[in-house]
Amino acid sequence: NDSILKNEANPNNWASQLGNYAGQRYSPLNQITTDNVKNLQVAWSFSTGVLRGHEGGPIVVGDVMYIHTPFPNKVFALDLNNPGRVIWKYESVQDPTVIPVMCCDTVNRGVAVADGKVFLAQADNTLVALDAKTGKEMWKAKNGDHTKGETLTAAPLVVKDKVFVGISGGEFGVRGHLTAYDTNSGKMVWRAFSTGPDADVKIDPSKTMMMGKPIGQKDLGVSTWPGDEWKRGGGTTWGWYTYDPALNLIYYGTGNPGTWNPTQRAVDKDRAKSDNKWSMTIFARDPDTGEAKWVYQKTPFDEWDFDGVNENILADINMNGQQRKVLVNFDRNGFAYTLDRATGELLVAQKYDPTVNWATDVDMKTGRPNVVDKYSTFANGEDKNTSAVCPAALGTKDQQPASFSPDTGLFYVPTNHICMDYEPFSVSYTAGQAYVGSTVSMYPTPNSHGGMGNFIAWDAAAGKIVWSRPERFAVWSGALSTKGGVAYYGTLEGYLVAVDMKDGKELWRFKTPSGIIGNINTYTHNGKQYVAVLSGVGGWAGIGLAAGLTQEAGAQAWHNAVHPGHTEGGGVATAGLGAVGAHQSLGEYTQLGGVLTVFHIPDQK
Ligand SMILES: O=C(O)c1cc(C(=O)O)c2c(n1)C(=O)C(=O)c1cc(C(=O)O)[nH]c1-2
Repeated sequence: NDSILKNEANPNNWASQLGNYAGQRYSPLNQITTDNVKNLQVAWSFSTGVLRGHEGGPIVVGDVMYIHTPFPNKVFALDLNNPGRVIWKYESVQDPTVIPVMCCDTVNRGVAVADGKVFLAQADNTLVALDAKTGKEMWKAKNGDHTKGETLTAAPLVVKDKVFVGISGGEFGVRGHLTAYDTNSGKMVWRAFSTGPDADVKIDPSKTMMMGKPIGQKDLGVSTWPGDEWKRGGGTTWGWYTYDPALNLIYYGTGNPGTWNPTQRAVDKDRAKSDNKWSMTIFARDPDTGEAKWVYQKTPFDEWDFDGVNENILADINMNGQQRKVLVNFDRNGFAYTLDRATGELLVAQKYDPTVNWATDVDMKTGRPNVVDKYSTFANGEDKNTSAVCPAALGTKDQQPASFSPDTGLFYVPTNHICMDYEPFSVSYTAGQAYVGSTVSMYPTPNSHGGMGNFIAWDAAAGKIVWSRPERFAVWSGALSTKGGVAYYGTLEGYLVAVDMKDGKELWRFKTPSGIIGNINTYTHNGKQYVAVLSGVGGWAGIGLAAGLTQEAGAQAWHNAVHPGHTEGGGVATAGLGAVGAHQSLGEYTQLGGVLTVFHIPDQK
């Protein structure tokens, strides 16, 4: 889209949620440096008036900043010339019965701004285009039905004259898809499903590439499932989308296959026959037609809820003396993948947390993980209770987007160090009800370096951690790297932290009003650099506070609702699909509340 390309070429803006189409979350601004970042102070702040988890971040185009909130998905256009003055406010009316079918808090990962419009994907499946000047609705499209468990949390992506949205509901047996709408009219242009026949998935087995050659076999999106389980097959698309204008390809990943109980998704005792395609898959598609150019499935036959939706960062890096156009993905399953983004060829797959134990490695010929039987939750065709699987379902990294700096050639990655016990059980499908089929409890990784989170620098050519800093809780905020040599991330306690990109040394930290699960952004206004972040604890990691699940009674009620008819294993340890137990002490450090905080270095008097 020309307006996005123009906005992102000007470093004074923060043009899109991930900073640019490549998803790098890097800024060439360099007024704030490793030397002066210690002088950073609050310039202004703004309360959104909404509690619960604030993901995503502000967009800045020219003199206007756009921010959004979790349900009911308010949008504010704020005047940077009169900081915090509300130019317009959009507030939708949504059916609150959408809230109980949102798995992981009522989050929203932000708006897209293009062609004088602001695009918002509302929780209730409404995609709306607003006039960027006035906030008036221009058109609305309906992308799903929350009575079937479908919701929206992802930030839309605009490419040329199309806006792309995914779908959430992998915990409700939703069948995932990515859908393109016309930016001018809101009319659907194409929809590509994540499971089912090739025609629905927009795969041509004679052309779509997998591991360097055409897929060959037909309709794997059907034959790798028992019966018609693919219709409840998950593979939802609630993560981030990136785009390479030169290759004309969009990239995104699909989530967990249907129920978390693997046995119900098995066609055979042999797990290798039940890939549950195309869940857990990176897709490269032509944005004009939706056709899949290549695919790569990271976790065939998932047994742990390692959704494969994390951002695919596009970077040009040096590999063995050669510049290569790669795509780098830090998957929930604990492996970081480097692929050729034109062909989908797998170049590197290495653990980005050494405590990851469910697989020893990835076979570079087949692209498949070598699963360790002990940590499998499926044995001889049956459910198996398994303990001490690392990472937990929260993943080594979840939705919190990483950053790539072209200056250092390194990736800066917010991560989790949490393990789990996993007890699968049979569950029957009812539209609109949870289809989870597993009781999970999570806890800090044993023998870890200290905390449940880690902020790391990663070399994607070598597949190695360069440096690493522990944090008390999962690092659930998106990272930012800058030309000034400073990288930023937020913590669940609410600290905004600035570190030296060279060695990870802490240079500055500030306690914002609530836990940070938003993404740090930077921009220039009137020639001066600012750093901006949304606080507001929540998301899956903070679901205990966000949904009031930290007390025994609330936690038990949650268990009864999510696991109907399954009485075992309720209470705080397993509430919030296991996340509450791990983060039980979070309330000692922070409480709910959505606030934007903007920082600067005050002028010398
Ligand atoms: O399967 C799905 O459709 C789905 C949706 C979402 C979501 O939309 O937020 C999450 C997840 N799964 C999920 O597995 C997960 O770990 C998760 C974390 C978060 C968050 O915002 O903190 N959302 C989601």
